[in-house]
Amino acid sequence: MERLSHEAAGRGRFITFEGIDGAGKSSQIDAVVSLLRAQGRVVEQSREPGGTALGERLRELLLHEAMHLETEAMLMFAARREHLAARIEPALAAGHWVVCDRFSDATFAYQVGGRGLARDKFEALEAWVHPGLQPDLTLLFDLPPEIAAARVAATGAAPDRFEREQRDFFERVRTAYLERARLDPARFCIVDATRSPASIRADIEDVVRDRLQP
Ligand SMILES: Nc1ncnc2c1ncn2[C@@H]1O[C@H](COP(=O)(O)OP(=O)(O)OP(=O)(O)O)[C@@H](O)[C@H]1O
Ligand SMILES: Cc1cn([C@H]2C[C@H](O)[C@@H](COP(=O)(O)O)O2)c(=O)[nH]c1=O
Repeated sequence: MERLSHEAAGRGRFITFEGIDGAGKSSQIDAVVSLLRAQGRVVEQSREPGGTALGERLRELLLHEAMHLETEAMLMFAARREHLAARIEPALAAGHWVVCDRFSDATFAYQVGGRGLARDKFEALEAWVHPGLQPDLTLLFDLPPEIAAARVAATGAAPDRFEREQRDFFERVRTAYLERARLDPARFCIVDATRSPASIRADIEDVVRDRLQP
């Protein structure tokens, strides 16, 4: 209870999970959320694109409809704007923690790195939609695209527009993620996602404890 009143007096923490499709993020997010809740935190769990009713409708379009690259980038940020206004900013202001599956690093990796969106256009959108706001901690699940692709194929689910991309696309996305992490080492933690789920879980619980506890 002492911890909750401390957070109610201040801003919450914002944790994001990133990585190429099939990296294993989603499998670990529930565990981190459960850990934080067990510690008495109030936690909002969400995802991008999505997280609001409108954002989920945009997600359907983004994952399944062919579109121009710049339309894709702007729709990612439109969904994000709604998500920030409706959920992320109010939660952080109330002292709650937000744990989100992807945020703007994904736009840098997929649209800039993967598809070739001009960096200045990405930077303009980022500065417009969330000036001065970045996650407190970003866990980047890093692994070779061929391992990730085998995991996605093994699920047997129909692949979406991004999951149907070829290996060279995911090589570029991975390289862009690693570049973004190099630019902000205080925020990023690179997780070796080739390891077993149990070993990854133990590591990320340590990182959350060490980097974000008051
Ligand atoms: N460490 C791991 N080792 C082996 N398989 C894993 C590991 N982590 C997750 N998987 C399996 O790989 C598949 C993809 O995992 P998951 O959905 O968590 O990835 P993701 O990063 O969230 O992918 P996406 O971004 O496409 O949703 C699942 O079938 C999951 O069970
Ligand atoms: C936020 C965001 C996402 N994407 C891509 C990355 C994934 O392929 C899908 C989201 O699905 P998942 O459940 O996380 O696998 O969207 C993107 O290209 N750009 C973005 O900004």
